[in-house]
This record gives sequence, C-alpha cells and structure tokens, in this order.
Amino acid sequence: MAPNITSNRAATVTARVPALTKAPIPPERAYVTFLAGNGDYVKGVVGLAKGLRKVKSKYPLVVAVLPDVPEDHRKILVAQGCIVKQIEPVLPPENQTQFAMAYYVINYSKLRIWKFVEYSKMIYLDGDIQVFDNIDHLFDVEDGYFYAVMDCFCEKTWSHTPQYKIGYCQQCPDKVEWPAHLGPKPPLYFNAGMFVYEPNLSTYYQLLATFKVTPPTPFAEQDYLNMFFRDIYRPIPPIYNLVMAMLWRHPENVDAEKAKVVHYCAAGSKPWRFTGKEENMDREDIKKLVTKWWDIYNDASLDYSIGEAEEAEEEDEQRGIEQFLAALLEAGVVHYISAPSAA
Ligand SMILES: O=c1ccn([C@@H]2O[C@H](COP(=O)(O)OP(=O)(O)O)[C@@H](O)[C@H]2O)c(=O)[nH]1
Ligand SMILES: OC[C@H]1O[C@H](O[C@@H]2[C@@H](O)[C@H](O)[C@@H](O)[C@H](O)[C@@H]2O)[C@H](O)[C@@H](O)[C@H]1O
Ligand SMILES: [Mn+2]
Repeated sequence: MAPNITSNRAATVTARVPALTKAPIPPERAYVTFLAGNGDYVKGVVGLAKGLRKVKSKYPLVVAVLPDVPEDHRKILVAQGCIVKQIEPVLPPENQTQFAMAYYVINYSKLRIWKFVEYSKMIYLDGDIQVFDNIDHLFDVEDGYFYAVMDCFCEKTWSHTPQYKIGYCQQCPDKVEWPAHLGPKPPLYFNAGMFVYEPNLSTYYQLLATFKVTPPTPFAEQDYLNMFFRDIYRPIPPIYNLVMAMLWRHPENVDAEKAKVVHYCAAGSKPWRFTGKEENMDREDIKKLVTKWWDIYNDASLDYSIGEAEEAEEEDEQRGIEQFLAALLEAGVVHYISAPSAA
C-alpha cells in the first residue's frame, strides 16, 4: 500500500513497506529472438519458449516479428507466454542486396532489437537455438561490452574468405600460421545467433546510420555486428552457443553433453525439418540433440499456463509498487523508516 502523503512537504511516514516475500525483482531484463515469414521457424521459437520455461528462467521471451508473420503465428507465441513486438525490416539499398547471401539479407532486421530500451539488458537467441541449462546468470555480466561465442570458419559457407582458402580458423589459431602477406590476422569473430547486449537508442541510431554506408557482405548482419562491436566484443565459452559444425570441425573445443545452449545452424540440422539425410546429419550426437529438442517441443507440461500469467501479473504489480516507492524516495517526498514487522 503506498504511503498517504498529506502535504507536499517532505513527509516522514512509517509506511508499512510490504515485506519482500521474494528477492527484489531485478531490473528489466528479457531474452529476445527474431521471427520472419510465415514458415516453420515459428516452431523454433515455440521450442525456445518452452526450453526457457523448462530451465526455469526468471525472464520473459520477447519475439521481434516482421510484418509478414501471420496473426495465427503471433497468437501461438502469445499463448506460449511470449511478448510479441512487431519491427520493421532493415534492408540494404535495393542495388546492393546481391552482396549478402540472399538467405541472410532479412537478418539485418535483427538490428531493430537495440530499440527495446524498456529492457536494460537482453540476451538474443536465434529461433533455431535451444537452451538446455539455465543461463540467467549471463545477465549479470559487466555492462558496456558485447558478449558472444566465437564462430568457426571451416564450413563451406566460408569458402569466399581468405581464412577458409588457407585453412585458418580462430578455433585452432596455431594449426595454420596466418601469413604476413595477408596483412593482420582477422579480429576475433562471433556467431550472431546468440549474444548479450544492452538496448540503447544512441547505439541503435548509430547502427542504422553506419549500416546505410556499409556495403552488405556474405554473412549480412553477423559480419556487420562483428565490425560494429569489434572493440567491445568479449568472447564467452562455447557452452553458451554450440555452433553445430564445431562437433566435427573442432571436437576438442566442445562437448555436446555439456552445452547449455545448442545452435541448430548447420545445414539440415533444424529439428522441425530434420531428415538426417544431409552431410553429417547421420551422426549420433546430432540425432541425440535433435531428439532433445523434440522432447521439449512435445512436452505439454511445458506449455504456458494461466497460473503463470497470474504470477507474472503479481510480479508486475510488485515491481510497480517498488518503482513508485523508489521514485518517491528519489524525489525526497518520502523518508520512511522501515516499520517494525507486524509480528
Ligand atoms: O525464414 C526465416 C529465416 C530466419 N529467421 C530468423 O533468423 C534467424 C537467423 O537465421 P538462421 O538461424 O536460419 O541462420 P543460421 O544460424 O542457420 O545461419 C533464425 O534463427 C530465425 O530467428 C526466421 O524467423 N525466418
Ligand atoms: O545472417 C548471417 C547468419 O550467420 C550465422 O550463421 C552462419 C554462421 O554460423 C556460419 O559460421 C555457419 O557456417 C553457417 O552455417 C551459419 O549459417 C548466424 O548463426 C545467424 O544467426 C546469422 O547471423
Ligand atoms: Mn541460427
């Protein structure tokens, strides 16, 4: 109950501040993913929402949807407890889209998530990612940096790059010496399927302004984000984004059993359209990871419930009261002595 202020002088009231039955609610934080089109990626996002619930994450999942995501898909996501926010596409100039791999051009739209400034910190996860262990602790990383897992250059999707051509990969930098004639070694490069960042309007407008004068490149927004955040990028361990190709390219660096976050980004590995026919998809570890994904997707006990909705509502109210009291304290309107407990 808010204290009753009888005058506009600083009042000293012994407001009976509701005992915090729970730990103070942390600043606004959320997971965020991106959904485009009317295809089957919505299954990926449903799986992700249920996976986060299974690991008892404290934070909601925001889904940034493009206008082409149909109403029935949005309803499915809301029914799974997601916060659906529509974003406008971000596209390179008409005459330049051919420089990025066509499939990835739409991913430039991910840049819109820097505008979600109602959140102090967010963890972005691709829709083809599953979270198998709680990673809420990542929200406590130091502010002011960009956290993501290093990518691998060994798949043929990298065949356009000098590092692929000479067999160099940052995952094993000593295997092939970077030749001096190619200039400086490429800076550490992250996979943009998962990252920890702080939404910020100034950063958002800089991202869009710089994007306008940056020619698109093959890995589209992933290349762009690596260039933009190069000076504040901090690598985090691959347990937080198991880029599938690492299992056969750098098995010494990863352990499928220990991965907290699995990224189904290898060709043919999307669980919801898995056939097992593509290269490497007959591997036992891959088939096990796909089964683990389906076990969560098919688990009805992980569906969102009204009970959770009511609890989320109570938490929102609690947060509102705390923010109201904090504002009063800040304004010096109220100095309250924590009242002795009723007991
Ligand atoms: O038709 C599509 C293609 C991509 N995406 C979103 O864009 C992300 C990046 O694409 P993808 O994961 O397929 O790229 P990969 O990580 O496999 O290179 C996906 O995870 C989805 O969140 C989508 O919603 N619909
Ligand atoms: O738009 C570019 C995309 O680039 C990345 O995917 C790539 C990258 O991981 C390569 O290293 C793999 O070889 C490749 O298969 C895979 O598609 C991100 O996962 C995705 O979210 C998105 O940013
Ligand atoms: Mn992906």
